[in-house]
Amino acid sequence: MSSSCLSALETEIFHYIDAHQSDFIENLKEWVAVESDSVQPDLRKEVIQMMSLAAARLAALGATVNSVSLGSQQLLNGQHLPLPPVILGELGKDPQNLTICFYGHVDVQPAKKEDGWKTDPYILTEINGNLYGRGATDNKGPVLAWINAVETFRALKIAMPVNFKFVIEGMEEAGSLGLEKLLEEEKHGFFSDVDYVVISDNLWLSKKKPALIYGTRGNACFSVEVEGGDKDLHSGTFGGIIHEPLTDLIALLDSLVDPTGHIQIPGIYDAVAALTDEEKKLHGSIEYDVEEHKNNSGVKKLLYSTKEEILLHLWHYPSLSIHGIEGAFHEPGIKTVIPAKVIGKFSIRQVPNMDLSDVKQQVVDHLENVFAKRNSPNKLKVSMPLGAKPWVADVNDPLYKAAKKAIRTVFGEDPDFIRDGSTIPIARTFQTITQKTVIMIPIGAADDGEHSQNEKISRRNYIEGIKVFAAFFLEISKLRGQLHETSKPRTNK
Ligand SMILES: NCCCC(=O)N[C@@H](Cc1c[nH]cn1)C(=O)O
Ligand SMILES: [Zn+2]
Ligand SMILES: [Zn+2]
Repeated sequence: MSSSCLSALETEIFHYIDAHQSDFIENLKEWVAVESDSVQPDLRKEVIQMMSLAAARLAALGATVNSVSLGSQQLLNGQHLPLPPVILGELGKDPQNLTICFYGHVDVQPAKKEDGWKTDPYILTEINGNLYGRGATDNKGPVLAWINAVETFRALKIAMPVNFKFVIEGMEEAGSLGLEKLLEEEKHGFFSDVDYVVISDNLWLSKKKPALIYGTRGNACFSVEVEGGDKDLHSGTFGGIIHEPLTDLIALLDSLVDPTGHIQIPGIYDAVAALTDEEKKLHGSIEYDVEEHKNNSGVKKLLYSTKEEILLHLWHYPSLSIHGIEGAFHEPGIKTVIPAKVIGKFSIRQVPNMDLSDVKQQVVDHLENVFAKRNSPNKLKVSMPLGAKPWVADVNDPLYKAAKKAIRTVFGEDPDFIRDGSTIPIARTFQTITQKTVIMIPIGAADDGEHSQNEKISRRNYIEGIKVFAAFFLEISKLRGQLHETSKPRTNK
């Protein structure tokens, strides 16, 4: 954006951010250096250390920091492992200001150099304008970008335009254990005066065009267990004379989805919300390169070829994916065994207005019907160990207008309004608990490679992301007065 379109305040703030790029990158380097992998139990100490670093950073801003202990988790082997605390931070309590709550996580997915990284995943390394390192985009970079934006106001001695609350966790990559319960307990405490919730834990849909996210799909994860006798059997001695559990399971899994991706479970599409005219309009203007997305996937052909079909199937229709089979022989070589018990894992990404308990019932009824037709004496058990609901916000809420304006101020163009086909289960929880609008403001680009080898955030996205957040605070401060009639979340079913 040309500097003549900026206010004097924005100019001063952006100048400070540009001048302190090296400090901001150094902050990220320190955070990336901590192997805060929440998935591997033997790295739990590092996650806890990372939580202390984040707490110290917020305290240095002048925030009140409460590191809430969540006790411990019990692993499958019976071992108890301490859970990292959740940070509830607060900065500013001016009754004239609106209060924005920022959620982020500082744990990361596992990463090892030998997985195929070009650089050490825990040494932030800049190559051609990209900052490579585990957590650079998911989610240490965006969390620090938000903190650095707040820090800029403090350093320049500019009055804080909003009150801040922070929820920072260290178990997101391992299912956010204990977080939902804590949020519920704090409904009338910490969250009682929150006006808006901001999450920055996703990516743009393109490499260059900024985006705002107003919806995510939910996810219903299923286990389907088929059990025969009490031990594995020799296929020479028993093959041909018994009903094999794995054969039953494969038939069950095969009945779920057809080769066109259509889910075969009766009734599953009944409640799917029709696409609105507003959503059709939003899709039309989105910058999305089908070829690039296909290339990113590494497959030769997608199920759909147009942008419109792909966006519908990623955001507005449910999808069913089969993830694996526990108990099946999967190593290289030959093993002529008939496994006694196998457990299939699949999940259904649901969309508004699908009801989780209806989905569960439809899945159970369908699998029991298919199984009954096989006349198998084996035992069938279906369960849904995880059910996260979809989340959708109202793009006409002033919060979205404020974020759009901030993006235009920094990037000189309007963002695309997009959804995310994956799930951030806690977004829906924040919306339900606060009864306020939630927004996702991603700062990373489509090719950042979250969860993958060579994860990165570009220097540009990181630094301009700090500016977007700073500009957003100023826009939010302009909403004072008009908020209380308007901040109502869209009703999610
Ligand atoms: N772009 C943000 C993605 C965050 C993410 O990967 N979320 C997981 C959460 C989940 C859902 N079901 C089980 N875990 C996801 O798979 O969508
Ligand atoms: Zn994340
Ligand atoms: Zn992640």
